Amino acid sequence: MYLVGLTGGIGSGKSTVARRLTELGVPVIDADRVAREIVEPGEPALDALVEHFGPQILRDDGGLDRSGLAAVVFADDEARHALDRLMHPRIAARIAERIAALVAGVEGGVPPLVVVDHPLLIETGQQGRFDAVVVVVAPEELRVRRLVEQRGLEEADARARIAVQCSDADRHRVASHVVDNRGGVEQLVAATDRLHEELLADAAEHH
Ligand SMILES: CC(C)(COP(=O)(O)OP(=O)(O)OC[C@H]1O[C@@H](n2cnc3c(N)ncnc32)[C@H](O)[C@@H]1O)[C@@H](O)C(=O)NCCC(=O)NCCS
Ligand SMILES: Nc1ncnc2c1ncn2[C@@H]1O[C@H](COP(=O)(O)OP(=O)(O)OP(=O)(O)O)[C@@H](O)[C@H]1O
Repeated sequence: MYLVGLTGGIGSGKSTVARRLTELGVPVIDADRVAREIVEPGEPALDALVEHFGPQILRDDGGLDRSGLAAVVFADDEARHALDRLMHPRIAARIAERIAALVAGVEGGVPPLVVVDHPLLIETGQQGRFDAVVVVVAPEELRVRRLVEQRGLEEADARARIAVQCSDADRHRVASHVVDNRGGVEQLVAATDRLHEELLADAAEHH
């Protein structure tokens, strides 16, 4: 099995690439989704967050107030580092479990490729764990525009998140494959189809 890390800054188009790879039959583990699962009510990570940040991070129904916590952590480095220390080891452990299950063939045979879609793959120093690192890049202003117009993010929130992530120059430095998402979605999908072929060829060679 060939393990591929997929990363890119917020709004780069990473999730769109991941969705296409899923359509092509590649198992994709989504770190953002894992990060949500581990803070569901009753999960130990949510208790750890409440212990650190206080009960005001909970909504009336007991769920995590995500936008409230985002407003705190993207304006305060120390608070964000605390969140990252609580969350990142747990996210990594859950992803490792998923990879182990795929390697064990729980989905009916070991797949040739497994992709981990992780926005902070480089920031968390995990690039060395992967056979290939795919980076999706797009100019910052374009990313901000897409996030505001299509995802409904506040511009200030988009910029605050970009400011605490690494730069595309950092990402280029560790990339084995770069997907440029300056064009339209159709171009991105076509680039992903080519990427899929390349990764399958790399995986066959790796064997
Ligand atoms: C702060 C939280 C509650 C905000 O939730 P919200 O629903 O608004 O955003 P969501 O989780 O969908 O993340 C959207 C994007 O924000 C960026 N982002 C999220 N957390 C961080 C972080 N700690 N540092 C830098 N960027 C981040 C990523 O690009 C991510 O794709 C949430 O992002 C969180 O729990 N973050 C800590 C865990 C984490 O690092 N997740 C991202 C990597 S798996
Ligand atoms: N080439 C493109 N042209 C126009 N819109 C695009 C393009 N690529 C992606 N988008 C849109 O831009 C937004 C951000 O893309 P996407 O969700 O794939 O980014 P992401 O890198 O996964 O962000 P996040 O880090 O938040 O998960 C989405 O609304 C998506 O539909």
